[in-house]
Formats: sequence, C-alpha cells, structure tokens
Amino acid sequence: MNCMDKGPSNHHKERRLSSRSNSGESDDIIETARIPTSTGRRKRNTSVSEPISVIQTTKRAIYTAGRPPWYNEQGEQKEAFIIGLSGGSASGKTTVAEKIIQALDFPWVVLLSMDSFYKVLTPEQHEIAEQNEYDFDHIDAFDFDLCCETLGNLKQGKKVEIPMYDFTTHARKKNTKTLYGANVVIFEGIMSFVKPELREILDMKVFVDADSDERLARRLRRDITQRGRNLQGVLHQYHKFVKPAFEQFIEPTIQYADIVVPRGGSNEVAIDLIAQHVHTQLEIRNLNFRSQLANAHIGQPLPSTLHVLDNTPQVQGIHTILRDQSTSRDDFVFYSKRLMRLLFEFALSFLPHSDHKVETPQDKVYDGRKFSGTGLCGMSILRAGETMEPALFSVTKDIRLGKILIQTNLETNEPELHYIRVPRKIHEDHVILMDATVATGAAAMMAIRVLLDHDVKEENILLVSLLMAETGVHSVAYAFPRVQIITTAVDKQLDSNYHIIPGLGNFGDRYFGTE
Ligand SMILES: Nc1ncnc2c1ncn2[C@@H]1O[C@H](COP(=O)(O)OP(=O)(O)O)[C@@H](O)[C@H]1O
Ligand SMILES: Nc1ccn([C@@H]2O[C@H](COP(=O)(O)O)[C@@H](O)[C@H]2O)c(=O)n1
Repeated sequence: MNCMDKGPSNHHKERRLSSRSNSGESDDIIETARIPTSTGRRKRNTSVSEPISVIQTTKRAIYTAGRPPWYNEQGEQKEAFIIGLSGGSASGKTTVAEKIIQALDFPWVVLLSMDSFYKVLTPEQHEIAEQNEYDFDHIDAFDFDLCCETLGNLKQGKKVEIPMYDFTTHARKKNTKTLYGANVVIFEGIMSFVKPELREILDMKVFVDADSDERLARRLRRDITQRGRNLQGVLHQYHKFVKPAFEQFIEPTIQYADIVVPRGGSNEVAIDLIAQHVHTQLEIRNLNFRSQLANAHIGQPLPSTLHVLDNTPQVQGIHTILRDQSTSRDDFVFYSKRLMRLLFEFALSFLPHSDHKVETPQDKVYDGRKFSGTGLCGMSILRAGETMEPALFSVTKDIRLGKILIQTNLETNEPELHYIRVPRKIHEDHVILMDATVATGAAAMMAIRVLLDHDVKEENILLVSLLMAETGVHSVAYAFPRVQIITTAVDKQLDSNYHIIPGLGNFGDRYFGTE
C-alpha cells in the first residue's frame, strides 16, 4: 500500500485476498493514497488531482479503503455531497479545494476539475490554440452536457469515467480515469456556476476571490512552468480572452455563491467553516447498518424471488456432513463442492432462455432451449465466495469473473468495501453473485449496490449462496426486489453475533482450515 494509506484497520476480520484473476484481463493494479496530510502542494497538470482519494484508478481494480454503506436499508443511495468552487483563473480554486480536503481529513473525497470537460478541438482549432488565439474562456469551449451527466452520476454514486486533460497539448489524454464511490466531490472550474443545470447539482457553492493582479502574476508563473507557455503568449491570451471572460461570465456568478472566500488558500477560517459544514452533512447521513438489518423484517413471509434447491435426501445428506462440527476439512471441501455444483445447475435455470430448435443425428427436429442473455459474469464476494468459483467454472463455459472484498468492521459491525475488480462491460450481462453464506445480508447488499453502481440491471442479478438466514433473504429482497435469490437452505435465526443458527460455522475458516 502507498505510504499515505493507513490501510485496513486491525479491527477487521482477516480475510485472504487472492491475486488470481480469472477475468482474462491483466491483474496489474494501482493503489491510490488517502488524503495527503502534508501541507506541501502538489503540482497539478491533469484534470483529476492524484492521488487524493482511494477511489480513483486508471486500471480495472479499484481500492476503496473500507468504505461503509453509502445507501440505506432500502438499498437507496445516499447522494454524494458536491461542493462547487468557482472563481477566476489562478484565483486559487485548486489550492482551496486541496485545503478543504486536508481539513476534512476524511476518505472518499475526490477533486474533479472542469478542465476535464474542455471540448475536443478540431485540427484547425488546435492550430489556432497553438498560437494562443483560441478562446478557452468562452462557455462554448466546454462540454456542459458531459460535465452535468458525469457530475450527476457521481452524485448518484455511479462509477464514472473522467477524461484527463493536458494543457500542454490542449487535448484529452488517451486514458480516462475511473472514479467510484465518492462521499464528497469537490468540483472546481471557472464556469462552475454559469449554467443553472450545473448549479443544481452543487450542494454548496464557494466562490474563490483574488485580486486580479495577483491572479495574473500566478497565472504567468504557472502557465510558463507547468503548462508549457511563454510570457508573451500568456499575456496575449490573458488580455484577449481571460480578463474579458472573467468580467462577462465568471464574476457575475458570485451572486450564486453560498460562501465567498477572499484570499483563497490563505483563508484558514473559511476553509475550516466549509469543512465543518461538510462534516455535519455527512454525520446526518450516517447509518448503523448491520444491526438495523438484523431486526428489520422479523415475521415477514419469504419473498417470491427466493428459490431454494429441493431438499432431496442427497442434498440433506450433504448438509448433514457440512453442518457436523466433527467433519474433517477434506470432507468439508469435498461435500461443499458437490453442493455448489448442484446449486449452480439449479441457479442457471433462472437465467433467460428462449426456444431453440436443433436437428438430431437422426435428422429429426428437437425443440430445445437456449440461454438468451447477452453474456454471463460471475462476481465472488471475498473470501468465502471465491470458494465457489471452481464449481461455477465446471458448469459454465466462457464465464468472466470479478471480485469484491467486503470486510466486517468489528467495532461498528458494519460491512466495509475494500476492493472491486469488475469484468469489462458487466452492465450488459447477467451476473451470478456468489457468497458461501448470507447472514444479515449486509455484505450481499453492498455487493449488489456495487453492481448497480456499475449499471448492471437489478433483474439481471442472481445472488447465489449455499446457506442463508431468513434475515439476509429479507434484507436483500426488501432492498432489491428484482434480484433472484438462490440457495440450498434457509435457516431461521441469527445469534447476537449475527451468526446463522443452526448454521455450519464460519464457512471460510472451515474451507481454508484457518479456524
Ligand atoms: N494563496 C496563495 N499564495 C501563493 N500562491 C498561490 C496561492 N494560491 C494559489 N497559488 C498559486 O497560484 C497558482 C494557481 O493556483 P490554483 O489553486 O491552481 O488556481 P486555480 O485552480 O483557481 O486556477 C498555483 O501555481 C498556486 O500554487
Ligand atoms: N488548452 C487550454 C485550456 C484552458 N486554458 C486556460 O485555463 C484556464 C482555466 O483553468 P484554471 O486552472 O486557471 O482555472 C482558462 O482561463 C483558460 O484560459 C488554456 O490556457 N489552455
């Protein structure tokens, strides 16, 4: 882990994180750091500051540093809190944003710059830009539609792809940056308050004010040292475009600000006030999730989306072995694998199928059925869900796999999201979500919420588990009524530690021999 990252606390149940990837994609990952705590300022030359939070990456693996639930027991998102920062060029917007992040001292905060949404230039426009004759300070220079859509999705907790802007080439970089899981987004840009549809997304609007001479002096220094410009070019661009645009578009938007911050990043009092307000907003949204779930649905009938494998003598026999505390680890692994294969064969029947005729070797027509979905993915909830992957492979061909690491914080009893690796284009597919056991349903709900945030359709999710508690079934079905829940048995109770009763013990410990 990066040295800035405090890493998961030792209050967590330890779980093994496998480096094996079945997705067929490269397993290289970026670990990004938490909020920087030093006062030293980093140079910014891209449109998403990095590394600010643990929720941004350019690769397929996303580390989220133990994010607690960001949704309520109905599975609904708690919206991210969006702070908009406006002000003239080089007024100190980025500096203020970074100071707010330091003052917040809170993870899952991301800084997003409006530079990301500069329109892509035509070759002719690019040539003009090279001569400092392109007007980057006009509202038409920005793609407001993409900006609103992206910021709106981020507010809704969705995963988004952010274009990366390079001031030295006046162009977007080839790679985008993935952002997922922000609780607070700081959005800064000269035109942040210009459009009403953008203002509407902002929960708090801050205008950073600085003397115009100071702005020019800072811009000269910055553009020459960081943006590949020369003195003459910067002065020309400033007088022709930047100064008039400030007067025409930016300065008038001060009227929309909730707070005006004179002296920018030097204004510690204003920064502390902003941080305090955000803290209050986040506290209002906090939940003690797992204990709420455990008591939420006592006595309710089981939902129609629950499908339990027939309790044949064969299934009951396997359960008897698995639940027996004296069963050896070898037998536990062997019989759980048998049960998993039966479970997956059963689960596959809940995927969409359509009529499909084939000709038999006798030249006769057979009226058959065929999987009619676009594709199939498996997602395992680490670590116990990972034990189910070989059984899934044994009954499905060409399935792509992803993983989610969720741990229980033993102090708060809340599930916390640490790691996600999602197969490409998962939103088009049916997804088999695997966990060996489901007790309160808190981890399963978090995993489902992650899938929804990646645009998987709720009705395309199958939660497949060897053993569930009634509470877990109810929690999942109440929050996500279109998810199919498929298991081999449902036990009635949870004990005070949220363990399934009678249950089969800690599945992962028994399977991996880590008791
Ligand atoms: N209070 C300040 N004192 C001195 N330099 C500053 C101050 N605030 C910002 N700067 C410098 O001015 C330049 C522009 O600041 P920045 O925060 O990037 O402005 P903006 O995001 O509004 O363009 C940067 O090089 C930054 O280091
Ligand atoms: N290719 C570009 C794009 C934008 N600019 C200037 O950037 C300013 C906005 O960024 P701040 O960090 O200063 O807020 C804006 O005034 C544009 O003139 C540019 O020079 N080249």
